[in-house]
Amino acid sequence: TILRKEYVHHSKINDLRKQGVAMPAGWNWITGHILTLQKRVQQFPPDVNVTLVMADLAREHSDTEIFLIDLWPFHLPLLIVYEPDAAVQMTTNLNLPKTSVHLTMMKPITGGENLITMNGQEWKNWRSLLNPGFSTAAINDSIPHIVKSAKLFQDKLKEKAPEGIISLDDLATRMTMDVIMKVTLGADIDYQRSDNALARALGYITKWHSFWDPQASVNSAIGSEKRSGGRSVATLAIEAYLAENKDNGLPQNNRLNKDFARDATYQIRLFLFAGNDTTSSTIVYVYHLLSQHPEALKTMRQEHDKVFGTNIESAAQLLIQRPALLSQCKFTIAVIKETLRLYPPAGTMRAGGPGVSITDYCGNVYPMDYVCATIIHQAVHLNPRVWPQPRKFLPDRILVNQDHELYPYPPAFRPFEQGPRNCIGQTLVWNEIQIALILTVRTFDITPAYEEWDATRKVGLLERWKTRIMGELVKTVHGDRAYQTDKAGTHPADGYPCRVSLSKWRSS
Ligand code: HEM
Repeated sequence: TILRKEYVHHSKINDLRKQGVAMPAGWNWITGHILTLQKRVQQFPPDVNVTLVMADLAREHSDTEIFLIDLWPFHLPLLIVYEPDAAVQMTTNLNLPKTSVHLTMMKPITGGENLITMNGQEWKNWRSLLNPGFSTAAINDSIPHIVKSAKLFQDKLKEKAPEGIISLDDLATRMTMDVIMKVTLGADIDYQRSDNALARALGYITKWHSFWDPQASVNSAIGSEKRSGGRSVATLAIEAYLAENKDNGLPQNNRLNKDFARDATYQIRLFLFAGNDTTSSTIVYVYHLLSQHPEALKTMRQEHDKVFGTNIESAAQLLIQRPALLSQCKFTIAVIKETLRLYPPAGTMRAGGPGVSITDYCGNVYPMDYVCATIIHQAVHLNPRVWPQPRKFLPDRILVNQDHELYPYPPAFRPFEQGPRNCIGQTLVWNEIQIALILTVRTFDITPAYEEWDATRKVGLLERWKTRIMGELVKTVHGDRAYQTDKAGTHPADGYPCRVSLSKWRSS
């Protein structure tokens, strides 16, 4: 029956091919595009994020900006989409459901169905229960905690600077873990100064779990932590649940409905995962881009002086007293947005169904009866039809008026996705990244140290053999050594080895 299944599958793909659906050259009846993709992957570093390979393939399909890739039996047949308006059809107009692959991929991390994987009414109910925890008001209440964690991040950078090459990714991820644990569970884990079993477990899982690896299946466990102060996402969700079920005879005290309590842990595990690596990678990439663009670094420092005063030490207190000052940091926001354009850490995949189709900018129709579709942010964000000078870091794009040629086409900028299933954590992300930058950008100079790191790194026996047989491993993507890896949240390669020194920035 496996042969029959294979025949039926490939017949369907062949039908789509005959209908004119674009696909990479090299498709065949037995292996689909597996060998084509395999050949491509070999031109990239071994730990590259597959989305970068897809983005590269995408450049060959600029006449449609949508193409089909057939990786059966490893993956559902997939339309790769980097056409901004087709992305809007998928996420906003049709709001296509999530696929069954989502649960398979997320279960090792979350334990069960969660906001990312759910559909229909179930998703709606949970989203409305969880929205209050991520509202502007709730996140504003968390600002003192975010400031505290960002100050520790500052201390850690100072402490580590004399040690030589350090991993910025590790320090930033510890900070974001402290923040997400506080915001979701109300727990003070102090992960920047001490070990924590849950944080460590999550780190292991995300290290070994790849969203493109169909075999990935690791188990995780949620521990209990000491809690203090604040009303966490968990508390607010439970309150919302009790309020909603007031008249349903459900217990109104500590004895919560058992199913609800179990399902809530899946959601919380999702937050610990979704809210951690994505945010820390973005912080590291901001520093990476600033290290290559000293003029942008200078403008950002000047902006922080202007908004928070030239006494760097007083910024933390001011942030707590007047969080609204964050919105005055227009250039800082522009740099973060431009970073998220060039290094987007996520994406979306949606299911098709009977009668479902999307249309590209030339009017070609893609039936989705049999295939699902994924929006590759790395490709949409570099789409040369809608982004002038797409590979250039130009924060001004975000600041120019609508009639300027650099002004972004809104559907083409989608790091948090768009439509009802967009990211719930955006307010937290903006506060956290800005605060981390405001408390560190004027104090430190951070420069990547890949060359030094590569030269001094111990090479294992296995790697030496591999190099002997296959030649020198590819280490960059489009010249970038800090390419996005397949470690969840697209962490920068090798944890971003860098040197940190105290900045000579003297306020003007
Ligand atoms: C730079 C940081 C982040 C980026 C770029 C980002 C991006 C995204 C994207 C693209 C989606 C859509 C995923 C899909 O359709 O499968 C998403 C959804 C989601 N994100 Fe984030 N995210 C970030 C941080 C966070 C944080 C801090 C949290 C909070 C804990 C969070 C929680 C979620 C959740 C729960 C969803 C599912 C929403 C739903 O379907 O209703 N994310 N995010």
